[in-house]
Amino acid sequence: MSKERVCLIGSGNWGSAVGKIVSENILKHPDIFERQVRQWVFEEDFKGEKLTDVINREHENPKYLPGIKFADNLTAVPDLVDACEDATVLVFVLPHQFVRGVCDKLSGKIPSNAKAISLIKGLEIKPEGVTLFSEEIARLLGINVAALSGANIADEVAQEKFCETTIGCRSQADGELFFKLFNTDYFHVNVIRDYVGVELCGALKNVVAVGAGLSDGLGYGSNTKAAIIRLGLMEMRKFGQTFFGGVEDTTFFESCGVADLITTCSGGRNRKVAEAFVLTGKPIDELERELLNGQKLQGTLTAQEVHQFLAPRNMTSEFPLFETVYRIIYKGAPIDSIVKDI
Ligand SMILES: NC(=O)c1ccc[n+]([C@@H]2O[C@H](COP(=O)([O-])OP(=O)(O)OC[C@H]3O[C@@H](n4cnc5c(N)ncnc54)[C@H](O)[C@@H]3O)[C@@H](O)[C@H]2O)c1
Ligand SMILES: O=P(O)(O)OC[C@H](O)CO
Repeated sequence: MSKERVCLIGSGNWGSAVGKIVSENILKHPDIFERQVRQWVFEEDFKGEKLTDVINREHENPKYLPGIKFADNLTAVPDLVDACEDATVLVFVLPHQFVRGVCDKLSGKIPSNAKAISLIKGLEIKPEGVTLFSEEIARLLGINVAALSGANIADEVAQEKFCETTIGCRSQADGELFFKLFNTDYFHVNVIRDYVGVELCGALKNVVAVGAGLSDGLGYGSNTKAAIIRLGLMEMRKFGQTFFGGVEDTTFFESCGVADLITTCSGGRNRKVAEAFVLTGKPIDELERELLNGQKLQGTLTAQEVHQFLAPRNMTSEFPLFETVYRIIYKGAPIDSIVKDI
């Protein structure tokens, strides 16, 4: 049987933490995986050198995950098509605003026997409809795509602090393969069939995290944040039930559900930047540049996309937390509407 060739598409904060897990796990399964794993890196300058050169010399991504080593079987590749050549397993782990451009470049270049998994936390929302990235990638590339999402702040995972994650996958064989690729003794994978629920949770929790950060900026305490988490969970469930039949309630009890809400509303980037938005009055994109060193926010953009999807359907009032986050960030609504209007 031929071995699986893995390519990681993305090399940010989570992409790098996943690079460590995957490069190490591949060495544990030489019967299943080709030793070498490629990682597509969006090339940039790092202290006068190409970031890919630094990664390949140091076995570390000092821009997005400093201080954490990959196994030496990971190779950073600046050209997307070269990175994916002959790959049979594609791991999509990049900010959701860049996925379409990547898929356009890969269209027609991926063999139909390849399989993919999306670690992206975001939705492809257009006025005419909402699509999961797993389904969008599957449609554009003609391959099966699973989803992975969980309570997984990248820095903590990379430091091997115990956590769980959820893989949603319809194929049992692919689920078993992805389990071997990702599971470790500090990163516990649970595979379920409800990939829709897994992905929806990962995307929508980012909007709730922005709400939690606004509350923190106002100086409200744990009770308020717990209320925002509870209301957010209800809206996530309602969004799934309304627009995607078949999302299972049990999925919200997985790591991708309530656990991710708790961690993202406590220690995530969306929370942090939203808090700074209240405390400084600076625009979100300026704070993103100042506070995140090239990392990308997902929650504010998703709040806007959710609004653009709900508004033409006259349904914004049915999702008051999502809508309030949108109005505060994009429409100058009073910050305290995060408690008054939800
Ligand atoms: N960081 C986390 O803790 C974490 C944990 C779980 C899931 N996620 C999710 O994983 C996904 C990827 O997040 P991340 O933390 O790896 O990324 P990140 O936020 O660190 O984003 C930076 C990455 O985007 C790349 N980039 C910048 N401009 C680009 C362009 N024009 N085209 C393509 N790439 C470009 C950068 O090179 C860099 O690799 C997101 O959906 C995120 O929500 C993140
Ligand atoms: O830092 P955030 O807010 O993008 O959240 C990171 C992860 O998604 C938490 O699981």
